[in-house]
Amino acid sequence: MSIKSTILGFPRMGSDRQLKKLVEAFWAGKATEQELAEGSRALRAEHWALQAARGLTEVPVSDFSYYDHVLDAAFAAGIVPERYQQLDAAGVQAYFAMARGLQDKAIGVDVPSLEMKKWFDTNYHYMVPEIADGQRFALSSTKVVDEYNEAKALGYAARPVVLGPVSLLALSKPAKGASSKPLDHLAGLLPVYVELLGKLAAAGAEWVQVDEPILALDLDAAVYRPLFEQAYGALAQVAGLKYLLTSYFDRLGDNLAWAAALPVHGLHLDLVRGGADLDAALETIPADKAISAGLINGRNIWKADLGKQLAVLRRIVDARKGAAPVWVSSSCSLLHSPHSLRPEAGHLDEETLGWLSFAEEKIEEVAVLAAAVANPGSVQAQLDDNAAKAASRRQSARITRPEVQQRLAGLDRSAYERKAPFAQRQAVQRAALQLPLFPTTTIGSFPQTAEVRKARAQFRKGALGKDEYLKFLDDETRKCIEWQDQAGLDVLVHGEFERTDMVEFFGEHLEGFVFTKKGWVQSYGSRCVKPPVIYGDVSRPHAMTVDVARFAQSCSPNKPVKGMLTGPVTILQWSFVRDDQPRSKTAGQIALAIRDEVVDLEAAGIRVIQVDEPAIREGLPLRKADYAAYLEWSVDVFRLATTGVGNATQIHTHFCYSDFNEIFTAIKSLDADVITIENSKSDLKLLGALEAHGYAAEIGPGLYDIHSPRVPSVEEMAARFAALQKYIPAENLWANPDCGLKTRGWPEVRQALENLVAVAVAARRSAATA
Ligand code: MET
Ligand SMILES: [Zn+2]
Repeated sequence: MSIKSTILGFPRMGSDRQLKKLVEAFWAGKATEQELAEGSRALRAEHWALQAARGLTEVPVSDFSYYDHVLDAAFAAGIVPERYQQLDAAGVQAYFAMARGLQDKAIGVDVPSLEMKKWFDTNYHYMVPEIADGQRFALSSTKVVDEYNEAKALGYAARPVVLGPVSLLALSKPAKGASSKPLDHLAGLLPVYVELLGKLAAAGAEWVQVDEPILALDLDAAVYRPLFEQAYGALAQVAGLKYLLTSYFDRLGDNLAWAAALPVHGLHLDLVRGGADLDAALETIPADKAISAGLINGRNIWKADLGKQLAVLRRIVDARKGAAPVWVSSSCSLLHSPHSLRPEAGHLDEETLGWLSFAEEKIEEVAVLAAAVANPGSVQAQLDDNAAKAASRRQSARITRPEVQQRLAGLDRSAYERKAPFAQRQAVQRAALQLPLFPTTTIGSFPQTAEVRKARAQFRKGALGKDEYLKFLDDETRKCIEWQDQAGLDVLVHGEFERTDMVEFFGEHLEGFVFTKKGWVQSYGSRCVKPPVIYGDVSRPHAMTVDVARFAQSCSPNKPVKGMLTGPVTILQWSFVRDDQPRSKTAGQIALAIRDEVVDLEAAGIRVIQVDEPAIREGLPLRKADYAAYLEWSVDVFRLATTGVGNATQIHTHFCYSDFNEIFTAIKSLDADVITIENSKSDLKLLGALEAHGYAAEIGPGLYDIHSPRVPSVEEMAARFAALQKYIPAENLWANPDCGLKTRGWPEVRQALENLVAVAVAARRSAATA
């Protein structure tokens, strides 16, 4: 029997982040549009070649993107908001302006980017399209067709990937002032899809993968079923194409029954996260429809248990009795996996290497599974090797630390409580800290300049000695603190120059983590992160930030400097986490390590300590039925990390990247003294939550977006600040940016923060005269 082997998508960046370098060179004016296009084409060709070489019988195309696939889909459908229309609307300038904003005095353009949002519960971010009343749609890009032709010309069996029309609209938001909802516009959008798919059919495509990831969410069938029927009814009119309808990241659940009846030719099942669907799927999916079995986890880095997955695959194959094709695939796109394990040989030890599988290796796993069914016995050696590696991991003595397990198990409730309620703490902290009304602060990081990166790289290579490097960091910190002091900021930060990344830094100091050399995954646009791998019980062998914090505070005799830590949920969420114990338990172990650090910082004289939890929202399960359990343990571990201090120590936390309204109640129960929270990009959506739920502690909603190089004016931030004062009592309101400043340059940071201080100073003045 022949069985197709494929994946839903491949990482875009390249083995050495070539795409990042290309795109950034283009932005900097150092590469032409032509060079960007050519470099990208070469990268795609390389990626298809390696997929074919490792045994895939069909490769996905148009999973590639310069920036983001949702932006691509919107752009292709002509969903370009008014403010970008002054640019060449079909060109790359408008595309990148939507992605990252554009401030160019020479051409008189100053436009912010689209809003950025987490892609489901991953650490990838997409750009949120805006749909206006009377929105017009027009096929504006042939990217999908071009890339299909490219792959076809190279001789690959290629399957174009498009974001489905219902998900595209469901992931969009109404343009400012619009009274219609994006989904109201489905009928207008569908002709664009029909036209595009017609072109694909004409180019010779057979199967098209239509991603409708919203099918993994709780959907009201009365609303969504008709929309899907309308959409796929229209797509079915395109002669000659077959559609593989995909969703991933969770079970289809209730949506399965009607999704299986849509006029498509195959359904993809995420059998890693949605395995609960399988029985129902085998009963419900009509016998003439293909099943794409997502058996290899696209989101984690552990080797698959091939024996177990093979049993699942055999069950599907047997149940289908050869009526319709069964494919072996990844659970979701491999966008969320690092590229290849090859650079790790010689970097990671042999034992650990044997436990891991990145995108290239996952492709081999897919191919092995397919071969094991198509040609039993042909891959016995690979299956045996897989089983041996799994056994090595189960038995390794490096994984378990009994003292950590016991400490976590032995805690009582007092380990999760501050010593007094907020109101009492606030009074003590006010007396101790003596901050002005509307205190100003930043979120932690300052520009990671070329100089900072160079010094770090040289230190890592051994070209710069440890003492010299530490001296360099001290100098940067001192300059940064002096600048903040002069600029009139009230609560200072050390700038985080010693950190590449807010999770990596802590992982490097903790036991139970390993680091890859090139295990990059795309976070947004050209930005990649290299998540640590948590393989064993976590513990803190020594203090991690105390020296730096003590030094930083010594540079600022009069103003408090914040100790800066990353919270347990975020460390968990932005790492590749072991899959052999519940995530909550791993998070509890990290919380204990952070708790010890918080207590040590306090003992070193640090009076304000920020524990960042930007990822707390993204960890929320996709299905509402699973929310409560997650929120309970994630609030618990944050409290475990932060409640070891006395009442005078002010605990801050910080959130960004998401809409927090849904979890606002949980945020309140974190019991932090101050929260700083991203706000400026989502048009003060936060205010709705404040109005609905109230907020008794101190809060600093971000006054400007830090993802874009544009400098916010005093007027712009003052207007936001004034709006906030209607909802937050003046004595609880802070002024700060949306997030850390490490991706920005100093010139824009200086101007933006001076403007921000001016806003707070003016507000203090008006409060004094009111
Ligand atoms: C993504 S949240 C970042 C918080 C961190 N303290 C910083 O300022 O960079
Ligand atoms: Zn942030």
